[in-house]
Amino acid sequence: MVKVTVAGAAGGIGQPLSLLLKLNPLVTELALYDIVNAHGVAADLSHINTPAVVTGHQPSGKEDNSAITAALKNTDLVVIPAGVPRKPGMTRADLFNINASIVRDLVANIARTAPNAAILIISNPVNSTVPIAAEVLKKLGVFNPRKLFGVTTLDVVRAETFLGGLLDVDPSKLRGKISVVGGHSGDTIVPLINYDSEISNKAKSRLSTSDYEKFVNRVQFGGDEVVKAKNGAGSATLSMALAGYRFAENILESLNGRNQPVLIPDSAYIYLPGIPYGKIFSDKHLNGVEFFSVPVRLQNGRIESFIDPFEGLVKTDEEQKLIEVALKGLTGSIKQGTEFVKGSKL
Ligand SMILES: NC(=O)C1=CN([C@@H]2O[C@H](COP(=O)(O)OP(=O)(O)OC[C@H]3O[C@@H](n4cnc5c(N)ncnc54)[C@H](O)[C@@H]3O)[C@@H](O)[C@H]2O)C=CC1
Ligand SMILES: O=C([O-])CC(=O)C(=O)O
Repeated sequence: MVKVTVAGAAGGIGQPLSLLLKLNPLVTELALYDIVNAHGVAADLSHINTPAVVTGHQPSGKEDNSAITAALKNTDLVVIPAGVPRKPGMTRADLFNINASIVRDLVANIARTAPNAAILIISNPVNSTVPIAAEVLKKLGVFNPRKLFGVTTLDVVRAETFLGGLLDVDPSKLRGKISVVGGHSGDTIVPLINYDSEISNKAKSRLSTSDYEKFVNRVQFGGDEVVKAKNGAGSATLSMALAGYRFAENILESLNGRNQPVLIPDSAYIYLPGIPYGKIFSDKHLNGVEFFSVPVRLQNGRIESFIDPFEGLVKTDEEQKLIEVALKGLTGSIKQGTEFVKGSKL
């Protein structure tokens, strides 16, 4: 029996993500929560002939907590794509003012109703919303760092797609053979493409320095590409639904006792001090940064361990420099999230 809750289920990401979750036979209950149209989306998906029972939950007003409580009760996994997306000219950080309190309040409800659930945060700015979630869980005394994940899988999906195009290989075959670490915005996003010798040699023979730099830049600013193309109608939704589902599926498979199918698993933005980790990364590089996206090995819906990027994934000086830039960029965003909760009443 696995219950999954989607908070923000009626949105651009929430709807296709909920569809994909409904198709997964491991899900027995799918609870859809949103402040609008939750019942409509639930009724629609409930007609699909798969085992998951779909329920819709929408509050009747600001003070009504019964809908979120019912959506979260006995849930194993909560996926959060609730919040506003970017418009052209905005950075992800510009979303902080609205999304910070949405994530804070949703996570406070999770802490009270489903403290053992795994939590996947999609809402931007991920670099700050995950520290917000961690701080809320800490304040309410139920923080389990092994169960809190910032969803950065879209960066991995983009890296696979863009590199596949450049190297003329099927991008789906790159899964596990390249990775993305760091954060989820601009130069905090760091693709690592040199640990698999076959891919690395191919990239070295096919890509000029400028091709490589353009590839890195496209992965780092892939989100802007979509925001620009949608021209005011939001940001990535369909590719994000796929990416969010891919990570949720990793969790579901691990709950079912199955291992991830690749040697280097997908990354997620996590609270590093909560999990025993590689000495090289901690001693030489982190410099006080506590949240970073790294490949995570999952077991029973939680992080069993993570892969220290400096133990075999980072292979070139360029990649090492990109990580240093990412670490600098993350410090302020993490602090902003943490401070926000310190000043909040829960
Ligand atoms: N982590 C990542 O890689 C990515 C993150 N995103 C982020 O995901 C978020 C959602 O994006 P879209 O689905 O395109 O936006 P959207 O506006 O289409 O959908 C958001 C949904 O959240 C709901 N919502 C708002 N406040 C809520 C609350 N308090 N409780 C429950 N639901 C609430 C809205 O009613 C709406 O249905 C944005 O913050 C966006 O920046 C988008 C793409 C990639
Ligand atoms: O760019 C945005 O605002 C949405 C996002 O996080 C992405 O597409 O990577």
